[in-house]
Amino acid sequence: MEQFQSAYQEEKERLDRTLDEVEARLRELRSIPVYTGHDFTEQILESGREAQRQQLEKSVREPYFGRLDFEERGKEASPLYIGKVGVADADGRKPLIIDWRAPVASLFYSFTGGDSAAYEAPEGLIEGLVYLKRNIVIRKGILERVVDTFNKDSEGPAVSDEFLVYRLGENKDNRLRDIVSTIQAEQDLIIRAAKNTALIIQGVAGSGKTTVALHRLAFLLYQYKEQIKAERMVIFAPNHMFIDYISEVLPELGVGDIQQSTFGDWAARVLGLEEAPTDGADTLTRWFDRGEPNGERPDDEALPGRYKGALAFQAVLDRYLERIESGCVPDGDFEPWDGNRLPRETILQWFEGEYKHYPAARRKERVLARIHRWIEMELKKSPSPTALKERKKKAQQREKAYAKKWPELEAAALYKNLFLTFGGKKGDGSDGEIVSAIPAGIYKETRDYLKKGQVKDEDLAAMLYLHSRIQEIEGNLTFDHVVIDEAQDFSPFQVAVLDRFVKGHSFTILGDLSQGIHYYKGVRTWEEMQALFAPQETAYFALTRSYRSTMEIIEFANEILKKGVGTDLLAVPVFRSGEPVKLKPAVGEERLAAISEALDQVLAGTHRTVALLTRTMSEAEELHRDLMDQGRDVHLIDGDQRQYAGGISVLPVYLSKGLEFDAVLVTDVDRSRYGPQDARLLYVGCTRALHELWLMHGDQLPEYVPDKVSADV
Ligand SMILES: Nc1ncnc2c1ncn2[C@@H]1O[C@H](COP(=O)(O)OP(=O)(O)OP(=O)(O)O)[C@@H](O)[C@H]1O
Repeated sequence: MEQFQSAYQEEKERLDRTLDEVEARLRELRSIPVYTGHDFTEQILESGREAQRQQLEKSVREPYFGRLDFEERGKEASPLYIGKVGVADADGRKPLIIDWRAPVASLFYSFTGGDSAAYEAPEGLIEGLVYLKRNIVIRKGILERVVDTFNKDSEGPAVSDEFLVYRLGENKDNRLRDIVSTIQAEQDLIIRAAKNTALIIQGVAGSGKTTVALHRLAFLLYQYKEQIKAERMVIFAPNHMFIDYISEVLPELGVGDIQQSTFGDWAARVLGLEEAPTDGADTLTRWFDRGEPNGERPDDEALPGRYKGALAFQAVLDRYLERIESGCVPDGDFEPWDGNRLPRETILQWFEGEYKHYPAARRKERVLARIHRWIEMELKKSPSPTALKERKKKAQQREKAYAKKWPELEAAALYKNLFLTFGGKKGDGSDGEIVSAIPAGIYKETRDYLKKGQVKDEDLAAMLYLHSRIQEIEGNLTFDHVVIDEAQDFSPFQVAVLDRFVKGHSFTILGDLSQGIHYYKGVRTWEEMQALFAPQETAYFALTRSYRSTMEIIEFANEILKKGVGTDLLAVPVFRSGEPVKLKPAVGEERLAAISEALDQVLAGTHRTVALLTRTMSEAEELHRDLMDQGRDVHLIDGDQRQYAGGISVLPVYLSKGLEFDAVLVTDVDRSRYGPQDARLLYVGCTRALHELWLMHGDQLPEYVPDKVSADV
């Protein structure tokens, strides 16, 4: 106790000194009049001052969150204070506060006990001893908590989880938060991994994948500030509500301007489509909403999403493009007027020889422009003004007609052509042979909807591929780094296409195969993704510790994984105990009353966010109506939302992916609703809960749901 008080006192004094200094600096900066003139150099200086002002304002509220006493070999031990933003001391020589992304700060995260410690610095490996690792909670400039997670002089465990458990026990509001004060060693490795590597991360539910990806973006921007720009980084997320849910982490880490998009929105922008095709209601209903267990599992090959996401489809497109390109130059010489001709040989030589380094659309443009110039030169040789006039008129018509004979080198048109015209009747001649590599059912289905002018989400990778092959990828469309969240729902072809837009294979690809509920697309193994890159360009990490839920919830969800999904990728809980998982009958006429009662009990606690997860969308709508009729303030989430409001939400379980709630009630957990193929779906639902999980069930629990948890409530 005495030791604790002296630690508190020591930190309080240190905080007062730090705040005095930071405030003095802020006053000084504020005293400089804001520059509003037109001098460019002055403007740059002013924007630098403004950024500093904003950083210092943040520092005044929460200057740092950690302290590490480190003795570098051959030097004196000194306490390092680590914060979200670095601040230099008054003469600018020594850091008063160290940015969490600085090399030395990595020790704060990677140190897990032992007699020596080391970190990688630009000048090489720095070795030394750690004496103290201390977590410090400061809110609005007031010291609230001091917790030592390592003390060389004490007899406690090497590095304790006490502070982490305290943080995880807090209730959550409607936004994901940063975790700078408690990043774990296994997460830090990913955050600080080198830029030009395609990182593939398998992480169990709640292992911090989304959070780690966001911190990695902030790290990359700090570490490679000369090479990369925030506007050239993107995070692909599954839907708009999820983007809203994660939107505060980056600004909180002092990083703005990073693009956040769905793959569909981005693809639509690049391709110039009016709107982004998504997994339409028909797809979602087919897979999730039939109100009965998902029994349908055709062969992978027969699933359009799987086929169109495979590299085999890319190979078909390659052959198709080869054929299109070799058939670009129309048959016959070009005759601007009778008696004059430009031989096809010459045109071919331009298209396939001189301009061969350009993509096809550019080559076509160049060749046509050159033909135009050739016509102008030829016209100059006209013997009389009358002849010139006549020739000019003829040439104009014929030039236009000739250009029309070229294929339209535009992605949407080319894609349509592949299914509607190319190869004539399927299977005819050598073009038909290319087309016949596409499974007949998929070919027909696609042909039918393309005819009606529709495009589906599953076609986007192919269309983007065609686009990137025939058109130049404009500089402003390339990325310095790409994050793909929920990557188990991405196809290898989607990633291969993205790779064409990314410099140096700089990817962070995160997902959880156990949460692959979009069976009709996505990957079955991470090797499918790894195979896209050379071994030295990619690295694989597995996150097995789960930080979101209590031990009780994780153990329960692990049972579902073991029995229902048959995987050994089980989650390891942090030692945080809570309420037992509750199993409550809610069926027939009693159903609504039982759900209401459970909800009342949950709300009697301190939870801020609660979700009721139904099996289908229509059930969510119905339950939402019923609860509204009871006068409750509940929000329905139906997939079209752009914002996540928090509070009490009702949603079908398949829309809950990526989100988390203090308490979760899953309704209608019954063998007739959750079949053997739906274990993943139920797993996703259960792992959304931080502190409390209730399963409202029918007469027969699915065989993979443990029934031996405390049911008395
Ligand atoms: N090191 C950490 N310290 C504190 N909290 C953490 C840490 N890592 C993760 N968390 C918390 O765990 C929760 C889960 O994180 P996140 O949503 O990033 O996980 P995920 O792996 O993307 O989950 P899922 O796949 O289930 O959607 C969040 O509340 C996050 O703040």
